[in-house]
Amino acid sequence: IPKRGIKSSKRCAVIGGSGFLGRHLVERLVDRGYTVNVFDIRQAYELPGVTFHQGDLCDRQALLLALKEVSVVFHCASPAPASDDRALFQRVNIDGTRTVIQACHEAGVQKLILTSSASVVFEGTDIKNGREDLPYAKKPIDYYTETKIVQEKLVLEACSKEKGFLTVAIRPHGIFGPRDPQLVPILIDTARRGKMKFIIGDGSNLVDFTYVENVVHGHILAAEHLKADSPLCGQAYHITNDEPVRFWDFMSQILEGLGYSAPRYHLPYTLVYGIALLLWLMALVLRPLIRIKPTFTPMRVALAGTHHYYSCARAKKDMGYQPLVPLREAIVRTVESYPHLRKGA
Ligand SMILES: NC(=O)C1=CN([C@@H]2O[C@H](COP(=O)(O)OP(=O)(O)OC[C@H]3O[C@@H](n4cnc5c(N)ncnc54)[C@H](O)[C@@H]3O)[C@@H](O)[C@H]2O)C=CC1
Ligand SMILES: CC(C)=CCC[C@@H](C)[C@H]1CC[C@H]2C3=C(CC[C@]12C)[C@@]1(C)CCC(=O)C[C@@H]1CC3
Repeated sequence: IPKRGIKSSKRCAVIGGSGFLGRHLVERLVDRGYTVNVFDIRQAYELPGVTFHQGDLCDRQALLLALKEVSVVFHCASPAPASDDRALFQRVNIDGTRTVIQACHEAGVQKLILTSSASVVFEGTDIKNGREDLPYAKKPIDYYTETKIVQEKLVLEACSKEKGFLTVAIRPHGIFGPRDPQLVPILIDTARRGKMKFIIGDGSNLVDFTYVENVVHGHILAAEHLKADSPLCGQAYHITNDEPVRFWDFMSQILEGLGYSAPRYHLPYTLVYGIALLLWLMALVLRPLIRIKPTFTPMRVALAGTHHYYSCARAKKDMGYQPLVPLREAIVRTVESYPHLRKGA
């Protein structure tokens, strides 16, 4: 029988706690006096006050061990979007999330905070100051996003005040910061291969990039404000830096900060998108013979060439969210954290 109510509200589990966001979240939770169980397929570090449970979130029995005596669960595990593996996304993000919900019920967990994504409403066309009531994308930009949509619906629909199980989804966008394995490494790799010379479109498109510590702050606020009588129950919240920036200015600041030249020449958006689509189709046709991973996928071109920024008014109103680290400072801290990616290093 689940024992709700007698557990410490500061005992939590972070599923995906070895990852980029997960580890920053774990570190902050420990600073705030939480006792943390990390559940992940890999153990990436050790930290006093943190107990590691290595396992696959699709394995309910393994999860149950990590959720014992836990009252709050943060679920921020996912296969990397670049893995491009449909079966894996379905298994982990959809079937696995069902298993997480079931295990939470069995273990008597009171709150589940899901890391979703603002991209669940993005279809590759402009979004300006988008609010959470935008409809889910009918044509998501990739299979990863398609499974993030189903995952978010599953978690929000599981919210039940009657059962004493409360859920909320955090939708970050473009997370960056120290130890990020994606944004800065992909950017620098592209520059080192001499492919960062062109700006797609006129370069005026605004995008949200969110410093990892602000994303963590949003998760912890959500957990601490999630109560049966609060408006957070079963809701999604955008968490961004609340400072939309030109996509190409942001990329240029990171590039120049690490000693590389910023892109200067413009290419028409439709031309680049068309080429990316063609390359993607060729890769699909050739897949049985050879596996090609193009840098310029239609999804990446859409991310680089359209407006997509989101309002966090709901998070400000319902949980008092304000970004802790402004964008300028966040970029400085990020650049300083990658000395090994500096030009010539
Ligand atoms: N990085 C970004 O810009 C954004 C990320 N998100 C979401 O934030 C969350 C965290 O992302 P990141 O930290 O960037 O990713 P990450 O790849 O660094 O971390 C994900 C973690 O999940 C673990 N994991 C994967 N499959 C698992 C399984 N079957 N069982 C247990 N653990 C498993 C991995 O080992 C890894 O440690 C994800 O849900 C992602 O969809 C949302 C919006 C933007
Ligand atoms: C805003 C947002 C959702 C960012 C998520 C991270 C990645 C999707 C980006 C990180 C580096 C970006 C990048 C490109 C596309 C989007 C990223 C992969 C390009 C491939 C776009 C086309 C180019 O000219 C090169 C870019 C390199 C960096």
